[in-house]
Amino acid sequence: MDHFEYRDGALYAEDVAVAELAARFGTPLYIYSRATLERHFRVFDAAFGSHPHLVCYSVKANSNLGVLSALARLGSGFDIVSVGELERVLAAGGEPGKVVFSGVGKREDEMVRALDVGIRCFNAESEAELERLQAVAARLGKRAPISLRVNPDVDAKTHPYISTGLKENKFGIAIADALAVYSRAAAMPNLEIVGVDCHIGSQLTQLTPFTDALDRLLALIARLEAQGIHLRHIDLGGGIGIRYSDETPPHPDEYAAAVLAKLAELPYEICIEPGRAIVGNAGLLVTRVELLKLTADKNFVVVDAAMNDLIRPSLYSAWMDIVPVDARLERPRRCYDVVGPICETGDFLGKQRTLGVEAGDLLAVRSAGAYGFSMASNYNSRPRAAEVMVDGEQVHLVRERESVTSLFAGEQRLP
Ligand SMILES: Cc1ncc(COP(=O)(O)O)c(C=O)c1O
Ligand SMILES: N[C@@H](CCCC[NH3+])C(=O)O
Repeated sequence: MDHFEYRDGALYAEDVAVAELAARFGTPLYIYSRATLERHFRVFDAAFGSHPHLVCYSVKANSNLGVLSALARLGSGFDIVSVGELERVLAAGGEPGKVVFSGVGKREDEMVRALDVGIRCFNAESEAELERLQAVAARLGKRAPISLRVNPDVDAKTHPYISTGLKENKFGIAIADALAVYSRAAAMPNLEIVGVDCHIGSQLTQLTPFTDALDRLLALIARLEAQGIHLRHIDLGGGIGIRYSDETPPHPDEYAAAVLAKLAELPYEICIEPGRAIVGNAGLLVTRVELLKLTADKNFVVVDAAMNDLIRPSLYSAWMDIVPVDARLERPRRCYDVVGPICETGDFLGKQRTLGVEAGDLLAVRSAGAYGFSMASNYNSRPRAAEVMVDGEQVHLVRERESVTSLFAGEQRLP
């Protein structure tokens, strides 16, 4: 459920007409709903009830300061993968003590900054990383809190590009090697083992891969305990899917119930790192139809948003719903590919969509809150879109549209 609904045929974002926002801020435009965002966070937070837990929103899904600050106010933790994301979280008012740091290639300067501000945990993905972190922490006279990101080798049953928990993926430490690596970490004086972590993929629509992964983590934890290595938390990563068309992903309540059933009375705090499930359906991308191109073989709607604004359809062949902003307009309906102006055959937002549109009309791509703006680029020297957050009748411009000249601000002509 989201707060983007039709009222008398006109699409609204909470209490504001989408057409009004497009007129005021131009297109392409990302529109977020604060009510949806906050509701999604609260549903996750409430699902774990009184069991100790921390929801660490995965910043990569949407790192806008408006989004981060709204979540920080609700007490969210954050899953980051770079010092850039860390600085965003801090600027948004997030608590460093609720930050977990994932990623296979953390640089030394990133480790230094994270240790300085006192993050909650480094999710370490290799022995080489542990050695580097040990050296950095020793130099600073600190102890770095760590979890090992283990790779439980379960099939997440999602798109191969967004599946991360298989042996052949670059992520994590093979679960068969985890005991040995934990023992080595335990012997490093400037590391403090606090947990275990996994993340098996994104846009998961079934529960079983999560529960299979948890079973494997619990078996590992039992062996660690037997060796005198005690953990405080289990981080299950993110990955719960959303409904783009007819998917039926597990509800956070079902997910939490399945996790808590396995933990029974075990004392571990649960961390989760949802990104898409919190912000995906809290956002729309609005675009204007530039022109129609009708040919003998195919019809195209050429819009002013492109793969640089929203790359998911091009990159993963992801299907995202495209709807008219004004459903009252009477237009001839045709089957179209909805494409952008970029010079790539892969530049499309949707293929074979039956739409009634004319030049100048507005379309909205639904469920674009996650991995939309955060994956946007300036390809073809296109400025990135503006982002607005709607809150009831209020509208906050949470990021201005880039100016064309700002795109080459740091560049130099040769003498
Ligand atoms: C380590 C880690 N945690 C959390 C996430 C968030 O995933 P999702 O947006 O699917 O919940 C990702 C991205 O897949 C990730 O790589
Ligand atoms: N960017 C991907 C998800 C990958 C998540 C990163 N681990 C998507 O849009 O579906």
